[in-house]
Amino acid sequence: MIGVLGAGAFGTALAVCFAKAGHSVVLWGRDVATMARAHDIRRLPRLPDVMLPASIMPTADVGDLTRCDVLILAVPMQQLNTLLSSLPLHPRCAVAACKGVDLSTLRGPTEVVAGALPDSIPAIISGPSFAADIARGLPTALSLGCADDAAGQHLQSALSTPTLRLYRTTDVVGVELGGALKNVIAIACGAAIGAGLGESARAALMTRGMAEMLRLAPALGARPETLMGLSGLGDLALTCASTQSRNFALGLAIGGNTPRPTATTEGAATAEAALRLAARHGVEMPITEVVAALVGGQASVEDAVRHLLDRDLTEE
Ligand SMILES: NC(=O)C1=CN([C@@H]2O[C@H](COP(=O)(O)OP(=O)(O)OC[C@H]3O[C@@H](n4cnc5c(N)ncnc54)[C@H](OP(=O)(O)O)[C@@H]3O)[C@@H](O)[C@H]2O)C=CC1
Ligand SMILES: O=C(CO)COP(=O)(O)O
Repeated sequence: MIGVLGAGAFGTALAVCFAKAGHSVVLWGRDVATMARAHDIRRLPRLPDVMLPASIMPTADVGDLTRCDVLILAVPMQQLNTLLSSLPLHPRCAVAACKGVDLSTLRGPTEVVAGALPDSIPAIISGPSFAADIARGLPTALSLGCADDAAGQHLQSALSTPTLRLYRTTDVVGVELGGALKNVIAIACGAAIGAGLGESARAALMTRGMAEMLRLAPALGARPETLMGLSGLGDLALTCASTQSRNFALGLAIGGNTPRPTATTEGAATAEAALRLAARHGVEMPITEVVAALVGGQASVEDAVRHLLDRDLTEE
């Protein structure tokens, strides 16, 4: 039985995908009234167009998860540690589905999981996938990172479905950072498009953003080829080019000077965390710097453009 913690858009989508593939799924959300209502109306507010199959059990009682040997953790990254430290659970495997870096510790999702659930095998899934696409059963491919390759093989076959194809790697850090850092670049691309800077500027930001990802992630132990896979390049391509992305939408609002959306946007905190990691490892990340300044309101788009274009000319 699979347990999903977090009944937001992604947790709900994954639960629906697993249920359609024949699994029994316990879907846990923190709000008692919302989960009780989901029991009756078979819908959840963050993915309102999607019906919950009968094999999903929506619940707000953590005790219902004790029978699950695999837990999927689908809450925003900055909430993961708080959530896990209050959980009396010991699943065999705990698979994070969050994209980010914990700001207070600069740890990635699996390190947070390992700290809070020391008896569980930590893993991460990440890659190009909008929740709505997964829930509708559209074809999707994701990276599954697990340092324990035997457990990774088990998870790969347990969690792949006829529409969700998982590719396995032991490069957990690469999978985590690919998914986290692409959100920062998506904000930059959104800001460029929102400010009317054009498609060429977007392509430049995506490419030079990828260069930043390829500098920071290997400094932290990732393999460059992981960053060139689903959880790096693949997700960068999706998120930087679609208004469905909440990170891109935040950038659009910043660039277009319109009200900022309130939805979950992992890239804002990740920009800050990435800069701290970059400083620690002596890595240059100029696009990430301007994104942090734009999000924090310390720079305008004009300042950001000037900052990026005035840098010393260099080799590619
Ligand atoms: N949406 C997508 O297309 C994709 C999302 N992801 C990743 O999945 C993660 C979750 O995002 P997503 O589901 O989209 O976000 P949503 O904003 O849709 O949902 C977040 C959910 O987390 C719950 N939550 C927040 N804090 C806590 C907490 N402390 N304890 C328990 N539950 C909590 C919220 O509960 P409440 O409703 O009560 O506030 C909400 O149900 C992110 O890291 C995101 O990057 C990855 C791939 C695709
Ligand atoms: O990570 C995602 C797609 O892979 C979802 O992107 P947003 O969080 O920007 O909506």
